[in-house]
Amino acid sequence: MQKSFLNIFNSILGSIREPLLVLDSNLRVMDANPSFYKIFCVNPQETVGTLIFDLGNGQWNIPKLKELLEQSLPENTVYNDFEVEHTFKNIGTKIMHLNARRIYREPNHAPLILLAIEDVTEREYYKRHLEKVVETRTAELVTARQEAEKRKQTAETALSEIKRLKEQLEEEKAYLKEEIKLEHNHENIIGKSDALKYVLYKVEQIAASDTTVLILGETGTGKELVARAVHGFSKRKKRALVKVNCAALPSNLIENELFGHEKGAFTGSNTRQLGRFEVADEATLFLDEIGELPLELQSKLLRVIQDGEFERLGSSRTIKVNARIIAATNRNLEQEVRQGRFRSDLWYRLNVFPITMPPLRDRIEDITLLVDFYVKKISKRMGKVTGIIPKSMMNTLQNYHWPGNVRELENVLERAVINSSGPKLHLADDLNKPFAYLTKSQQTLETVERDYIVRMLEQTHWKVSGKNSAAEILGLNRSTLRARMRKLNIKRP
Ligand SMILES: Nc1ncnc2c1ncn2[C@@H]1O[C@H](COP(=O)(O)OP(=O)(O)OP(=O)(O)O)[C@@H](O)[C@H]1O
Repeated sequence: MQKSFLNIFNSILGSIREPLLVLDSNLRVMDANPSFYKIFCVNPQETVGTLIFDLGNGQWNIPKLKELLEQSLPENTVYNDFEVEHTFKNIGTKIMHLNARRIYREPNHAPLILLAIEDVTEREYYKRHLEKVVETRTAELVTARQEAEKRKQTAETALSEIKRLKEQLEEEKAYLKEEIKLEHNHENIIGKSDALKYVLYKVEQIAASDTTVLILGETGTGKELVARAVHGFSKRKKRALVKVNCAALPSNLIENELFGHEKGAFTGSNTRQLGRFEVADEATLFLDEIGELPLELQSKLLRVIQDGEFERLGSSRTIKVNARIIAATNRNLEQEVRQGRFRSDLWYRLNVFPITMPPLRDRIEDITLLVDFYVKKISKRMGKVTGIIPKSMMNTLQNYHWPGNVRELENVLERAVINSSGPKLHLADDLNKPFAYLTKSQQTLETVERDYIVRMLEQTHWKVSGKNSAAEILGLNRSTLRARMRKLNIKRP
C-alpha cells in the first residue's frame, strides 16, 4: 500500500513540468522530478541525499532560501511565490519563484518539505524589459511634454509679439487715417532757387542713412515737407512717417503720446496704448516743434535717441525701438541752450545733420512758381477759373516780407481766389501796409514778427484760433501761434 502510494507520488512528480523537490527536515534532497534535473542541469546521483545548499558545489547556498525554509515555515504554513534571483555557474542567472509546503511521511509522521520551483526567468526578463520600455517611454513622454510646454511658451511669445505688431499696425493705421483727414500736402516741393536746391541736395545726401536730421527754419517754410522728403527717399519709406507735434499738448500728454501707457497707468486709461515711438519702430518719427518740448521730457527723449530704450507709462518693462528721428524747430536752439531752456546734450544729439529752410523772402524767385501752383490748385478745388495774375500783383507778392512764409502765401492766395469773381486774381489782403515803414536794418526780425502778430491779434480782437482768427490770417497752427506768443511775451492787454 505504502509502496504503491510512493509509485503514484513519483509518477505525479514526474508528470509535473515545474521543478519539484522533496526535502527532509534538514533540507537534504530526498527526491526531485525530471524537470528539476533538466532545468538545473544536475543528475540524480549528485542530487539525492545531498543537502540542497551543497548542490552543485554549493551553488544552491542561497541565503534567502535557507532563511525561508529554516525559519519561516512553521507548521501547516505555505509560502508562495518567494522570488529568488541567483546566478549559477553552469546555467547562468535564474529567477525563481519558490513555493514551499510542509508534508508528512507516514507511518511515523516524519516532516518533509515539498519545494516547487517555478522558473520565471524569461517571464521576469520580459517583464523587466517591458518595465524598461515603459520607463523609457515615460521619460520620452516627459521630455515630449516638456518640449511641448517649451513650444507652447515659444508660440505664446510669438503670439504676443504678433499681438504687439498688430497693435502697432492698428495704431499706425489709425494714425494714417488721421493724417488723411488732415489732407496732407504730398505734392512735390516747389521752387528753383539755389537756396531750395541746396536744401534738396542735402535731403538726397542724408535720406538713405539712418542719421538723425534736424530741420531748422521759420514757421511755414516747408520744414515738414522736407521731413517727408527725407523719409520718402529713405529705405523706411514703405512705413509711415509718424509725427508728434511737441507744442500741441501739455507735458504729461506728450509723454503719453511719445511713450504710450499700460492699462490702468492713470485714471481713465482703460486700455493699453502704444506710444508714437513704438508705432515708428523700423520707421521714421518726426518730432515737430522740438524746441517746445518741456525740459522734464528732454532727458527721456535723449535716452530713446541714444539707446533706443524707454518704458511705457505705468510699466517698468524696457522697450527697445529702432526709429529714425527727424526733428524740426523754428526756434534758435543754440540760444535756447544758452538760456537753459534746452538740454545741450539733446541738442548735440539732434544737431548731427542740420538742414536750414530759407525763409520765403530770401528766395523770391520761388514765389512765381508757388503762386502759379497754388492758384491753380485752389481754383480747381473751388471750381473757379481764376488764373490770370497781374504783374503788379506778382511784384507786391515778391516785395512782401512773408513772416508766415509759404503757409501765409497759400492763405493769401486762397483769400485772393475767393475774392476774385473773374479769371483775373484780386488780392484780398493789403500786403503793402504792414511793412511799408520797415527796413531790415532798422528792426530785428523778432521785433518785426512780434509787431506783426500783435497787429493781427488786435485786428481779430485777440481771437487766437478758429475762423477769421489771427492764426488763420497768419497761416499758423493755433499751437504754433500760442508758442510764438509765449516766446515773444505777447499778452492780451
Ligand atoms: N516749397 C514748397 N512747395 C510747396 N508747398 C510748400 C513749400 N514749402 C512749404 N509749402 C507749404 O506750406 C505749408 C507749410 O509748410 P510746412 O508745414 O512744411 O512748414 P513748417 O516749416 O513745417 O511750418 P511750422 O514751423 O509752422 O510747422 C504747407 O501747406 C506746405 O505744403
